[in-house]
Amino acid sequence: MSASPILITGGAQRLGRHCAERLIDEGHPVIVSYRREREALEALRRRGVVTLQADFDSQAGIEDFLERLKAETSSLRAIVHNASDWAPDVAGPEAGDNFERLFRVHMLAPYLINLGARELLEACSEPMRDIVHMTDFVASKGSRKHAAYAASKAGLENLTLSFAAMYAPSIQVNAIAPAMIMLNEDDDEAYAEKARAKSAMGLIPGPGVIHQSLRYLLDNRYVTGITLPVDGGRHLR
Ligand SMILES: NC(=O)C1=CN([C@@H]2O[C@H](COP(=O)(O)OP(=O)(O)OC[C@H]3O[C@@H](n4cnc5c(N)ncnc54)[C@H](OP(=O)(O)O)[C@@H]3O)[C@@H](O)[C@H]2O)C=CC1
Ligand SMILES: Nc1nc2c(c(=O)[nH]1)N=C([C@H](O)[C@@H](O)CO)CN2
Repeated sequence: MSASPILITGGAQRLGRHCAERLIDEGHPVIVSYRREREALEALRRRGVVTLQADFDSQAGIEDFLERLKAETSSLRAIVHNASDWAPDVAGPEAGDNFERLFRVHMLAPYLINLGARELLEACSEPMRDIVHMTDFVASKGSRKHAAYAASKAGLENLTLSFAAMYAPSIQVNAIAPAMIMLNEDDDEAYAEKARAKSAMGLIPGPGVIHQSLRYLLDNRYVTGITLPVDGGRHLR
């Protein structure tokens, strides 16, 4: 019986892509969702990753993705809800649209996909099945400039508790709450210095620590309903 694939949403770049590549190295079949085509997807396809286009900005887009996912596979070993938009708050008439869009990508998409893909996880013949929500340290702290983003991640963190209770014991549901893991292209050294100083560990670790955390959750059959902080001790500063 061939292994069931692991779905990573937003897996075309950065943390999601890194985890997809590591999971392929570890022998898992992988499906990634992406919004925009790019060269990195060709590299993933050459390694056998199945790529499905998805735009979670609308409920219709989420439901369309779910239908194409069900047409692609009859089972799933795990779902990693990684797709995310780190959009800052906007002032004026766009504020509400921005909030609603972040609610859709960070809460509605995981909610509808968890409900709609439950049958795929239950069909997995392997001993363990997992859902992992990528949240954020700021879900527990708030953010002056990303209040809508932080609130939507807090909602995703709460969905972890509900789905863990609903889906036990056959499916484990957990979250990973990173702080600064990797810089963005336009971040300069001054920004990096400030970012490093925010955590007790004083470093920007790169995506390997997220793969390690995902590996821990995938391999542990006695952990569900938790949020695993991966933040270098941000809460200690
Ligand atoms: N990087 C970090 O330091 C931190 C990351 N995190 C969390 O970890 C996860 C991974 O972070 P990172 O790799 O930086 O994420 P990215 O910012 O690179 O986003 C990942 C992917 O999400 C996709 N995406 C964004 N909006 C939508 C949408 N509306 N519909 C479908 N796909 C969408 C993008 O697709 P496309 O590019 O094709 O448009 C993008 O490739 C995220 O959930 C993030 O919030 C939390 C704290 C720190
Ligand atoms: N979808 C994303 N979410 C977040 C990102 C990102 O690049 N994409 N980056 C961060 C920052 O690293 C932040 O943790 C710095 O304090 C947060 N979320």
